[in-house]
Amino acid sequence: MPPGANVLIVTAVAAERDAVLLGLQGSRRFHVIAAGAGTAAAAAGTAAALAAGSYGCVISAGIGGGFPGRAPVGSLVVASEMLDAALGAETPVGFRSAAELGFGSVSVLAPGGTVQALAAALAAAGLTVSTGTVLTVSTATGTAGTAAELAARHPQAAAEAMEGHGVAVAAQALGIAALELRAISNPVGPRDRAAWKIKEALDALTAAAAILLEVL
Ligand SMILES: O=C(O)c1cccc(C(=O)CC[C@H]2O[C@@H](n3cnc4c(=O)[nH]cnc43)[C@H](O)[C@@H]2O)c1
Repeated sequence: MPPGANVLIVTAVAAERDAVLLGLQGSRRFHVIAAGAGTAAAAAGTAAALAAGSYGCVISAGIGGGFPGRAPVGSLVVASEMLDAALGAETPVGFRSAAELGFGSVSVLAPGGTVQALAAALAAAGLTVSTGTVLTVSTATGTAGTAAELAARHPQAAAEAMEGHGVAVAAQALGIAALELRAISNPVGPRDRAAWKIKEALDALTAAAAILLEVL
């Protein structure tokens, strides 16, 4: 990313946007939008914002589910890859991705150097952070069976959310680097919405946004 370039941050909901803005402390180089939940809203919102401004980097940011043993609740995940885990087809031998079936790409890689630099800076600030694939799903995982299936299909997966791949595809279309940053509010597994630690995750997102100012 060119030094001093503007950065677009795309969240799903207003609470995530406000948590990020709090950490950015009024920096004018970072623009934050809440584009809505899901890949379609994320991609459309990102494309519209990119068409209206000049940016060196786009970040999909928000809360997310963490795979047990990879990303605990309250920790942060910096995506090495934004992967649409839902795009494909059921076949007699199980799910096959659009890439495996030859009708599309399901993955966008994040720039490795920036991923490592951001993860190192977050860790240096005392935050718990991991890197790995962040899956983009259309249906939040709600059973142990689906969690196990996803983990087996994507051994590098650290987290899941609903927007990253859409944001990344919109950025990629314009040749702009994309990142995804998730603060973990819940484990990927049996649904227990009442147990989601949303405040802890939003606080972690605010702390991480302050570090973005140093790294990007
Ligand atoms: O209710 C609230 O106060 C509140 C505050 C901030 C965010 C929310 C959301 O519900 C955000 C929805 C957003 O979260 C992502 N997400 C979080 N956990 C998961 C998950 O386990 N699987 C998939 N997605 C998850 C997702 O990106 C949603 O768009 C509520």
